[in-house]
Amino acid sequence: MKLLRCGGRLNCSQVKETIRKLDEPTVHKPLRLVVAALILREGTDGIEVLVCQRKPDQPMSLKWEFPGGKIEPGEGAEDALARELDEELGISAVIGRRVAQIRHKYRNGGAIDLQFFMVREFNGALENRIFNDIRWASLRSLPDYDFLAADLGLIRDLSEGKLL
Ligand SMILES: Nc1nc2c([nH]c(=O)n2[C@H]2C[C@H](O)[C@@H](COP(=O)(O)OP(=O)(O)OP(=O)(O)O)O2)c(=O)[nH]1
Repeated sequence: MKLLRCGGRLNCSQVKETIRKLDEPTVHKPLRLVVAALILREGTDGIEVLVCQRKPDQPMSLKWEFPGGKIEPGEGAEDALARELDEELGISAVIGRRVAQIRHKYRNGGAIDLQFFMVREFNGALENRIFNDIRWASLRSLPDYDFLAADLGLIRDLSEGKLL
């Protein structure tokens, strides 16, 4: 172990403080890998995207998000998203290109890595299986929805026509 001498750049109390901080247990929540879909269609007011509202009894209740969820161990991102879209909306989706990747730290200390993929084609009739509500929203109307914090940069870019 390297000895820290009080005559150097740190004084004795600073050294003690450093050691105390190193001794404190830090709680590390694992990074959650999440995938979500921008399901697009041509609407009367330009391109529309499917937005979904979380249930009242879920964490971050009634916030809006894009359909998707966590990648399971050993699963690829596209496969995970296809599985989630089948579970949540009953569709068999063709997963297109990845349009954004965002790292976000929520205030509870949990960090997520979010990847967004475009979906322009799917088979099956859309069915709301888990959400409070689902809606087709025009890109310019997206800022009117109360989205999860991690999504806000993407919402701004989409609504300003910067991404699609
Ligand atoms: N599906 C989706 N999740 C998002 C978005 N933005 C965002 O921060 N998330 C977060 C919310 C959740 O913490 C996590 C997705 O996890 P999940 O869908 O499997 O499960 P969950 O909401 O019940 O969340 P959790 O309590 O299990 O962490 O990613 C988004 O646009 N779509």
